[in-house]
Amino acid sequence: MIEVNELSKTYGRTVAVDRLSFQVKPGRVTGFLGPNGAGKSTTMRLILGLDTPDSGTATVGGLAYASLTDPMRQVGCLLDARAVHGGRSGYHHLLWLAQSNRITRSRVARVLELVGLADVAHRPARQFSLGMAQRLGVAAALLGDPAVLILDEPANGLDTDGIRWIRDLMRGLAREGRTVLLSSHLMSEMELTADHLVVIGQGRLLADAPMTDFIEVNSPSATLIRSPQAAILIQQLAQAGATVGPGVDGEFEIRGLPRAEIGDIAAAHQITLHKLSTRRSTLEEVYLRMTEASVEFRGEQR
Ligand SMILES: Nc1ncnc2c1ncn2[C@@H]1O[C@H](COP(=O)(O)OP(=O)(O)OP(=O)(O)O)[C@@H](O)[C@H]1O
Repeated sequence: MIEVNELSKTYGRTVAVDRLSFQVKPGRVTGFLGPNGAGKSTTMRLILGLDTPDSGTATVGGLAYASLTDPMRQVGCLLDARAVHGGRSGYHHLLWLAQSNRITRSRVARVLELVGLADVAHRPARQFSLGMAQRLGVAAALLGDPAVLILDEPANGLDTDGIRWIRDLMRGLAREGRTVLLSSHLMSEMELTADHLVVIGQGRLLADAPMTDFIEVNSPSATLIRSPQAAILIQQLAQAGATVGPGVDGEFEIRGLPRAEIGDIAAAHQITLHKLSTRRSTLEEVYLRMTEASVEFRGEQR
């Protein structure tokens, strides 16, 4: 488990992380979200002992990273896929990491297979595309077969197949009981990958909740209806306490009544329904609304 407790970090006048507390539990993928500059990478660096907090603590399995006796076997991380010596091959990059951590050559071969780089492992890393570099970074994170994984934007630069691969890999690692902390700006992908979310803005915690609760609590689902007798139905639904709003293509969006009850009311009044379906908000919709106030860099709106 990763525990972040009242963690703060300031660079000059920039408050990067501000009294941040959360836990990352084993057996699930925890998505770490926040707009550009929110403090995600800083938090990850603080957890990994690559920077010193002004106050607060970050521990892995109850210990500060610097106190871990065998860090590569306990925590795997990917912070910057390009942080590889360009003249060194993928294989040799992993080999020196392995040898300096008493990890076998066969494990190097295994992780290269796992990330799909076995055939190109002897090419110099400078010839690697961003997607290949990301795969190499994931291989390095997995080298010590660690129980905890911390990955900053691992899907960055991956093609469609690669994105799906990383999703399956992360979910599989969590299923094995590992602790997986993952940042990404790809909301649709995060929605498919993460079980739990930690959302930050301007260094502060905005949300710490299971994915389904995060979406449902922040934007309760609505029911979409379409009916040739919409006017009568809407009247009945309003009387039953529903809020009715317009939808697209002659549909109406109903809130405040469960879907089954809407169906029952229609049936009770012999109203024909051509559509009765639940409309859930997407993670992207809820996330954008929640982080609106903490977005630092904004392009022109068209
Ligand atoms: N080494 C540093 N020196 C000075 N300022 C820094 C340093 N590292 C981060 N910052 C600042 O701290 C804030 C948080 O940055 P951080 O990289 O942690 O955000 P992030 O959420 O990872 O953003 P992104 O999504 O763009 O990667 C930013 O304002 C950034 O400019």
